[in-house]
Amino acid sequence: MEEAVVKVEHLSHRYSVQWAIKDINFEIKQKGTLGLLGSNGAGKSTTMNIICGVLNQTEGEVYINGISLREHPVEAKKHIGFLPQKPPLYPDLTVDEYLTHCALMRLVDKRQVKAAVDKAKARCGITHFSRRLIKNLSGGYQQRVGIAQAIVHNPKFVILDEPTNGLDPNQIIEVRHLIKEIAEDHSVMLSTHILPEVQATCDTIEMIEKGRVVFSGTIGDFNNYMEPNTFIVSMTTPPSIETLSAIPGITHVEHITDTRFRMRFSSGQEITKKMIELSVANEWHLHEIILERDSLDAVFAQLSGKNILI
Ligand SMILES: Nc1ncnc2c1ncn2[C@@H]1O[C@H](COP(=O)(O)OP(=O)(O)OP(=O)(O)O)[C@@H](O)[C@H]1O
Repeated sequence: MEEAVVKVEHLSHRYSVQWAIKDINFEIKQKGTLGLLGSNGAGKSTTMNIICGVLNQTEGEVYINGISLREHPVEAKKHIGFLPQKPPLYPDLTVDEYLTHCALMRLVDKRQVKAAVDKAKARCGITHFSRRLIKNLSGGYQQRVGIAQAIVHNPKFVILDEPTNGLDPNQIIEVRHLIKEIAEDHSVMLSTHILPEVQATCDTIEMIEKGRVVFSGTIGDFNNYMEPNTFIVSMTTPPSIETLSAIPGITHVEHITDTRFRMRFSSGQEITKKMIELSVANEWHLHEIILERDSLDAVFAQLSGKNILI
């Protein structure tokens, strides 16, 4: 079976008396991107800081490439690349000077440093800016340099904290594209509270709220988390809105046009079958019926609203 690059087991942390995270468990496989999703204060930074070895957990274990981060931090950290929310850039260094410094800090063999820097620059599309001072790069390119420092030592696992924060829409698209490319040969974890970010870049989601995992699964699972609870129906000769509202199981009906309605139902999808039968029996001439699913935002809001006491 494929060995997980990261294993998080029963991870809990309290800063003083209050638990910031409680019993977090997940694994990250060799390739692909896991999104750590949650609203502000959910516990994302605490989780990431522990996984990066910046913060010592109160309870639980983290294994990077099978190595316990608690027992062998230096060895485990060799496999981690980290882009914090504010990239640790030196604006007065050129891209080459900075990445060379990072490679040496990351214990890359001196003879391999140039090749490692060249590879990271090529991967992040910044080779043509090798001799440019970092302060003279745009925000998007500075972020690329930040990502390059996170992969310069070719770690198995790359952590990106809110990687598109503060970028303009074009830069966001470019950086998301870059993250997808990096995930082709590294396992990536990114933290965000932005749903489209997760949709655009991640394969799986761990959503935490008030320190606990409230959802764990693929993007598809997340999309399907909420059962549809409304449908849109079009009929050539519809009955009155009162007749539609009186159908058992229907809780609300609204007009979209004279012949098109949005109908909310309480439970079960048998209701669409019933609508079709009623239409045939009463000659409403139903010609379209579409189940509607709540948006991702609604799923997020529902999961965030989970009342978890710790
Ligand atoms: N150093 C600290 N001392 C005490 N409490 C803290 C500390 N850091 C975080 N917390 C608390 O722990 C909880 C989780 O915070 P954390 O920063 O991990 O959340 P987050 O999901 O990263 O939020 P954000 O997106 O706002 O950074 C919050 O209630 C926060 O107030």
